[in-house]
Amino acid sequence: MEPERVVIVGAGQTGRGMFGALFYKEGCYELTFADTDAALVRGLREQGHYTVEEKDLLTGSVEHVRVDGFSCVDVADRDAYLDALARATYIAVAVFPKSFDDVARDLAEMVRVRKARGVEDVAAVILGGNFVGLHEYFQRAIEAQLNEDERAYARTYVALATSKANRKVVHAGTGAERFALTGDNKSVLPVEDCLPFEAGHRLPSFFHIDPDVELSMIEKIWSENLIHCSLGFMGACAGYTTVNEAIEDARIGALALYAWFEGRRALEAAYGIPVPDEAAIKTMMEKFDTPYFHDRIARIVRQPIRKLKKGDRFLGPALLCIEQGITPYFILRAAAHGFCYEDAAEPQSVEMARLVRELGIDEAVRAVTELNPCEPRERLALEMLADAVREVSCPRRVPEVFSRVLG
Ligand SMILES: NC(=O)c1ccc[n+]([C@@H]2O[C@H](COP(=O)([O-])OP(=O)(O)OC[C@H]3O[C@@H](n4cnc5c(N)ncnc54)[C@H](O)[C@@H]3O)[C@@H](O)[C@H]2O)c1
Ligand SMILES: O=P(O)(O)OC[C@@H](O)[C@@H](O)[C@H](O)[C@H](O)CO
Repeated sequence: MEPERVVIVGAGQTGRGMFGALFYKEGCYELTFADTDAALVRGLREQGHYTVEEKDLLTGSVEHVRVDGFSCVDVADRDAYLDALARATYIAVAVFPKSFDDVARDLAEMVRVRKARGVEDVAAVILGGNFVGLHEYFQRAIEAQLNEDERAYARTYVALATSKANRKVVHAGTGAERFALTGDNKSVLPVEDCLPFEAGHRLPSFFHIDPDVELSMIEKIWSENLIHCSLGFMGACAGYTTVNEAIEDARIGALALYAWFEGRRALEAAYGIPVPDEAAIKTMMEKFDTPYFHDRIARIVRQPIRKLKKGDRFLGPALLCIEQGITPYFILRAAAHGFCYEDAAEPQSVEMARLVRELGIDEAVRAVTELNPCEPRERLALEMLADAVREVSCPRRVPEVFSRVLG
C-alpha cells in the first residue's frame, strides 16, 4: 500500500518544528513542505534535511530529531502545489492570520481539483495558528469561493479540524545548521473531533482527539499567550530582550501574573474552566524563566497590531472579563505597553507609533483594536485602554502646559 501523504502549508517554525517533526517521527508518511518563500523552499530542498531540538524546558534534557526524505513545493508553482494538496490525506496549516485568505483560496482550488479527478478519499485539513475561531474562519473563506456542488463535495470529502499547535519553536540561531529549530518537546497535538475517516483508518498516534479544541484554544490564547505577551510588551518597554529578563523583573512578573489571573477568572466564570492551582502556576512561570530556553521578546511581541485586535490575547479576555463583571485593569495595562515601545525592525510597531503620533491616543487605540465605541462593553475597554496608554506613556507625553505647571 502507498504511504499516506502529508502536506504542511507554511514551512516555518511551527510547520517544520511541530507538524513536520511529529509527522516525521511516525515513520509512515510522505511529507511535503509548501511555502510562499521561494528561498526557503529552494534551501530546504537543496539541504534535504533539517534538525529540531526538542527540549524539556524544566530539566533541559534534549532530543535531536533529524527530519529528512521530504519534498518541497513553492506555492507559486501552482500545478505542483495543487497536485500535492489533491493527493494528501493530511494537510497541516501553520501560517499567520494575514495569510489565511490566501491559504483558503488554495484549499478551495484543491477542492475543485479533487472533485474534477473524482477523488473519494477523505482529506483532513489540520488548522494551526494562534487564532480563536480557526474552523469557522476557514470554512467561511473556503466555501465563499465554491459553488453549491463544490461545497457539497467539500463537506463530504474535505474535513477542516482545528488543532492546538502549542509547541514553542524558534530558529536555533547562530552556529546551528541551516533551518535548524529549537523548542519544547510537546508530543501530542489536540485535534478537533470531526475527522470523517472510515472505521479502521489509523490516525497519527500524536493526534489527541479532543471534543472541544476551540474552547481549549480560547483558554490557551486568552491566558497563556496573554501572560506571554504581557511579559513581552512590558519587557520591551523596559528594554529587555528575552522573556527571562522580563519575568525576573519582579514588578513585571507580578503585573503579568495579575493580568493572567483576570483572564483565568473570566474563563472560569464564563466557561467553568477552573483557575489552575499554585503548582501549575509555578510550573508555567518556571517554563517561561527556564535557563534552557531564552525566548526573544521580539518574537513574542511580533505583529503587535494583530495581538491587540478584538478577539486576540488582550481584548478577547478583557471583553470576557467585562461581560463577567470583572475589571480587566491589569490586562489593559499590559496591553497599553504595546503602544509605548517602538522597534524599527517591526513594521507593526512603527505603524502603531505613527498612529499615536498622527491620530492621538484615543483614535489610535480605536484603529488598532477595531473596538466598536457604540457597544457599551467595547467602549469601556476602549476608554480603559486609552487611559492606560496615557498612564504608561506619561513621562514622555505629558502635554507641555501641564509639565510647566507640574514643574
Ligand atoms: N513559533 C511558535 O512557537 C508558535 C507556536 C504556536 C503557534 N504558532 C502559530 O503558528 C503560525 C505560524 O507561526 P510560525 O512561528 O511558524 O511563523 P513562521 O514565520 O516561522 O512561519 C510561517 C510560514 O508561513 C509561510 N507562508 C506565508 N503565507 C503562506 C501561504 N499563503 N502559503 C504557504 N505558506 C505561507 C511563510 O513564508 C513562513 O515560512 C502562527 O499563526 C503562529 O501564531 C507559532
Ligand atoms: O505566535 P504568536 O505571534 O501568535 O505569539 C507569540 C508566542 O506567544 C507564541 O508563539 C507562543 O510561544 C506559542 O503560542 C506557544 O504555544
